[in-house]
Amino acid sequence: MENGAIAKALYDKGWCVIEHFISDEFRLELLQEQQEILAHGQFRHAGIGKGEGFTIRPEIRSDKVSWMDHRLLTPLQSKYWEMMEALRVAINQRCFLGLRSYEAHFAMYPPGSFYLRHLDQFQSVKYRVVTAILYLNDEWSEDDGGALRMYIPGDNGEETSMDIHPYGGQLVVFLSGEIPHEVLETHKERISITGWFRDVEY
Ligand SMILES: O=C(O)CCC(=O)C(=O)O
Ligand SMILES: [Fe+2]
Repeated sequence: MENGAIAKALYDKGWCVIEHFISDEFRLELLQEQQEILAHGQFRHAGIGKGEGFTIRPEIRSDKVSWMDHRLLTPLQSKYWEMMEALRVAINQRCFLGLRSYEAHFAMYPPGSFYLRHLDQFQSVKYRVVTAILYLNDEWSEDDGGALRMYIPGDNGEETSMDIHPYGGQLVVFLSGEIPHEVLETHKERISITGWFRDVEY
């Protein structure tokens, strides 16, 4: 799927799933790098909120994350960052969302972990406009749990839920302020890069 088609889907329905967004070779390289960072103890318990509102709440989310620093990217991270930059430009052309920057972290959900229903725009973080999640998992089956459950708002005020399994190489894009979602309990280590396009500069 081309970036233009992703932007169109986002404009038309607010979300989009893209299988094989990256090659399997690139996925494996990113996964390996993520596992090296993990082995060096550079993952932290993820929290919620921003600034003084930041708290670690394992009863709400129990993944671990490692933020990427846009000034200190590895060559592999730069390559992915550039893909996201191209997607950002395509989304702006179609959707006029005024996306100006991108932030991202590696995430690791150990077996038994989850992230309860939430919106990616919280009170103090209104600048996240579009969420883009890339899964890096080697093999995944529905029995492994860990689905991303999206709640799609309908015209009649009702919502329909949709489960996306975190297949390696797959990208999920959605409007951060409009699609509530959760990560169901995973039974296997679940690995991803979660990023947000923002309407503010770095
Ligand atoms: O990994 C996923 O599928 C979703 C993660 C998520 O919702 C988040 O980090 O805000
Ligand atoms: Fe989220």
